[in-house]
Amino acid sequence: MTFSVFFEEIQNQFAQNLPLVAYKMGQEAPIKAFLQENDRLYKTSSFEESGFVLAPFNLEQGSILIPSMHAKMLTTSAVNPDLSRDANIALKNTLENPSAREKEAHIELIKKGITAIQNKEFTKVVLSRQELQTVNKNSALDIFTWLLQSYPSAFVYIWFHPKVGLWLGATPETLLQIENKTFKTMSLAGTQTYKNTNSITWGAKELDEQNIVTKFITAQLAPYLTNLTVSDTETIRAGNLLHLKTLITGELSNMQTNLKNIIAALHPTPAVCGLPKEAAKTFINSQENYDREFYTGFLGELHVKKIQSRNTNRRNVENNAYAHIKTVSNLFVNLRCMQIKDKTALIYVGGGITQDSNPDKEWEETVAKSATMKKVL
Ligand SMILES: C=C(O[C@H]1C=CC=C(C(=O)O)[C@@H]1O)C(=O)O
Repeated sequence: MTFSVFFEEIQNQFAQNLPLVAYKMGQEAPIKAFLQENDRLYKTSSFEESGFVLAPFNLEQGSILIPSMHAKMLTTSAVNPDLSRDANIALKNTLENPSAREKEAHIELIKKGITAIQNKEFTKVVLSRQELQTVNKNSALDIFTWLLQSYPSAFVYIWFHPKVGLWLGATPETLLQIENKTFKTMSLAGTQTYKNTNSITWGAKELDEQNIVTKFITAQLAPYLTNLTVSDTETIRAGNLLHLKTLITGELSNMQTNLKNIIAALHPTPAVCGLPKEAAKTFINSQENYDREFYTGFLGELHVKKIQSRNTNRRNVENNAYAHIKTVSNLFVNLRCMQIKDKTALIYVGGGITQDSNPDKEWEETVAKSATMKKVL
């Protein structure tokens, strides 16, 4: 399907006020969509269905599903949408800065987090806030197009349900990818602003906050995986930010393992919550001054069918007859995201707090994170 037909279909779905999601899973991936045939709000708590799931930070609030059986699925090959017609609009966008009161409140929250760490309530907590920005783009699809252009290696999405709202994002973080027995995830934490090079030195605070995530993930997955492998840690770029990333892979020891159990073991990881998990979560839910909703939840394909040909070598055409269907799950942590309400974007940003955190620096980190998203509005 061509890019323009694909976009027309999505525009029609919006015009009919029906649920949809369009997304791209990183570099070279096609852009896909699920267009739901009705406006019912389907939920999942078992994570056994097939479809596209959007789960909140607090899973108790309920995860939303666009079921495969009630949706039309579309795919268009990877493209670089032409944004030149929109360039003037982007230049006119004036970034609205957070107020002195917002800054004071967030620094106060961070200080409370550091005190709780000193009092041994937990060793790490991820604290976040919401920032508002007027939207200058004509349509949400324009923002999606800009996200695609600006974050070629991220999981980029636009998600809409008339009974829930409109969310967009470009996240660098995978929660889990399962294909047959193969299981992949990552530990992502630590932030610096990108200054024309990936060759940078990381401080002890960042190395420590990311190591907490790696250790948590490997320990939580140990009961479910064999051949668990932890890669070297590398620096990766996400927009104008750099992070520390470690890949964690393995094989599911039991194919019958319930995905719900693995999700419960991982989510929310210390990259978005803290350690120990429950103590940090309680602190977040009682001390942050707003509801995270789907920010730091997860989203993506749940038990979706993928057609794979065994051999793409043209000389072995006959082997292609054995193309087979796999079931895959690809879930991503909902970071660098926003919710759009009328002409205002609610942007969600946070950062990991440890005993070595400096409140002013942590504030600046959230400002840098929101700036990367404001640019596309
Ligand atoms: C919680 C966020 O980022 C997480 C992922 C990467 C780096 C992070 C950090 O440096 O604190 C966070 O753990 C966010 O961007 O809102």
